[in-house]
Amino acid sequence: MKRVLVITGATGSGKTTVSKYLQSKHHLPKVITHTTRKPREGEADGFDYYFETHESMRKLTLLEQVTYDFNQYGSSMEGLDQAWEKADLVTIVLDSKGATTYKEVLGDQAVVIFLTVSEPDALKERLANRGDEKIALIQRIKSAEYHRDLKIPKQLDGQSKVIVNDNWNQTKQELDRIVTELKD
Ligand SMILES: Nc1nc2c(ncn2[C@@H]2O[C@H](COP(=O)(O)OP(=O)(O)O)[C@@H](O)[C@H]2O)c(=O)[nH]1
Ligand SMILES: Nc1ncnc2c1ncn2[C@@H]1O[C@H](COP(=O)(O)OP(=O)(O)O)[C@@H](O)[C@H]1O
Repeated sequence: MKRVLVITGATGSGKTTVSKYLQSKHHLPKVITHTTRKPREGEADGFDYYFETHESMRKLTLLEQVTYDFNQYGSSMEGLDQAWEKADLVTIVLDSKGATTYKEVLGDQAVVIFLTVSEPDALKERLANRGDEKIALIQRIKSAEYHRDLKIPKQLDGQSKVIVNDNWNQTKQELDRIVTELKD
């Protein structure tokens, strides 16, 4: 069965780190999504995201689309199919609203991993260490979406694999276990 590992959680919880690990260690292709957010230093178009204008975003046919911290993000069925052409198990990084939509639309084909940390204040520190611009960081932490994604949505509770990403070595072991289970 073709499946997609949906990585979700608050900003700073480790979604990108987990997605990169799954790509490098387990060779899981990543579904590239679209955003109107400006690229951060080191991010590349067509690799981290397809960076769009509001106008180009409007022309896309998307499976789901959200506003997160005043920017638009969206993913297409075409993107998912392209990744599935490469492998039966692929990953996508989504906010919790998108993760809920994927679970609703794809059912058992969507396996959701909800990332959290035991001390939410640690996230601010991680974002500062990541090198986020101070103003962008303050705005992000104030956003309703950031606060919403600190907690698992009701619809995903009991339907997701929750990883408390306090310790990276432990997280890697949990990820290895999940991938092995899904590939068996
Ligand atoms: N629903 C949805 N969320 C997305 C999509 N692409 C990215 N996101 C989420 O949008 C949020 C903001 O992403 P980003 O600005 O890269 O910030 P980050 O969380 O700090 O990496 C994160 O929760 C991403 O997982 C998408 O296509 N659909
Ligand atoms: N378990 C961990 N312990 C400490 N720092 C971590 C851990 N996991 C990720 N990080 C760091 O936290 C920052 C935010 O992680 P990132 O993957 O970019 O989060 P997200 O994509 O969810 O916003 C990055 O600098 C990353 O290296």
